[in-house]
Amino acid sequence: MSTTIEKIKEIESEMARTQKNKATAFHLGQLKAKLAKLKRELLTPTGGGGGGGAGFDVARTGVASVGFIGFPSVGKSTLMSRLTGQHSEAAAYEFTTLTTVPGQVLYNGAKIQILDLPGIIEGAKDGKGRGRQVIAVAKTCHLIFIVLDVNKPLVDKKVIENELEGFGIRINKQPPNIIFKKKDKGGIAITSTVPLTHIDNDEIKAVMNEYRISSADISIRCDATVDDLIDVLEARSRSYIPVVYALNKIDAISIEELDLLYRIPNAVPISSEHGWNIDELLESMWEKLNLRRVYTKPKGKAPDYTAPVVLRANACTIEDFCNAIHRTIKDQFKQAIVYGRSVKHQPQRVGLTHELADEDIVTIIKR
Ligand SMILES: Nc1nc2c(ncn2[C@@H]2O[C@H](COP(=O)(O)OP(=O)(O)OP(=O)(O)O)[C@@H](O)[C@H]2O)c(=O)[nH]1
Ligand SMILES: [K+]
Ligand SMILES: [Mg+2]
Repeated sequence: MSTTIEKIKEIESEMARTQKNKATAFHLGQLKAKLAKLKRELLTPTGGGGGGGAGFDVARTGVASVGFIGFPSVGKSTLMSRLTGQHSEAAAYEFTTLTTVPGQVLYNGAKIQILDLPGIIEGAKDGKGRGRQVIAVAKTCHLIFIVLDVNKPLVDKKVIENELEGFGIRINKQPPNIIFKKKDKGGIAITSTVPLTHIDNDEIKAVMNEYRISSADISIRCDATVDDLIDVLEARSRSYIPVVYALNKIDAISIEELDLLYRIPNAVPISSEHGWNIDELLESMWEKLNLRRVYTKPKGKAPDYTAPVVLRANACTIEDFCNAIHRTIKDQFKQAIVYGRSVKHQPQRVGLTHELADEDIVTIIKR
């Protein structure tokens, strides 16, 4: 009986051998679905499997958390100390950091938790080193800094992305726009609102077959790939997380080399050791976290700009705002008066479900 990892390797090599064409589409679709199921098996902790963040997870504080992922000795801990003032041991030998080291940065009035993590190596997602525990922690963060050494950034970038991808993390990506509805009968009905250039009905049917789904409505609203379809079926084990590439150690390269680095999307060249360009890194962090600062205005008084209530974009209603201040406020809530970008009229009266924008000003009227 071969292990899950061996089965994965077998399927991967069969896929590599199989040319993609009309005749093999069904078979390839089936293989991809098989692969996704095996990978899920690998990631689901069974007993002492250690697939979760066991031993590596820490208490979460602040409104959002940022995890550091990178090869050993790229300068993650040096960056941690630089950003937060929280000392994390840094040294010239690999695997200096052995567990999660939490710290905090206050930015635009928001408390943001920073998690320095041990280095990972190629094969981490398959259980090499303690990579799986490390990536499991990153999977629960709101943002990942992929820290790269500028001396070999592109090769490392590919490897790290591959590790995260293999663990169900989708970076700088939205969930595929596919509406999937399982049904009791009626067969597989596929509709699409755009021309599909990467996938055909045979492949879709092969995937459904592999997942033993005989009836479903599948509405595809983007030029999806087989992998996108599988991501939708495996939605529970997928995390869509923004990434910033921190290209560290720019003090060790020339200006010409630095120019090239600026062409990498979502990348910020820095020197942790010298504190160079850390402001730009923090700005990128803020932008990617997509947080919303909401200022409270007591009735008849000026807004309090010193201490915003900071909300995440997926939980930014008036109700979330109330809950962030105190659990009982919602019970006495009558209405809210809002100034800012989330409303048409300045001010406007709104209810609990209204979604707030960054820098809105809110007065809560109680019953
Ligand atoms: N030249 C240069 N060296 C740096 C910079 N940042 C870190 N280093 C050096 O790189 C080495 C590794 O730094 P660490 O911060 O321990 O790296 P790490 O990624 O946390 O390493 P692990 O915890 O072992 O995975 C140390 O010798 C640092 O002094 C930088 O911006 N420039
Ligand atoms: K190190
Ligand atoms: Mg470290």
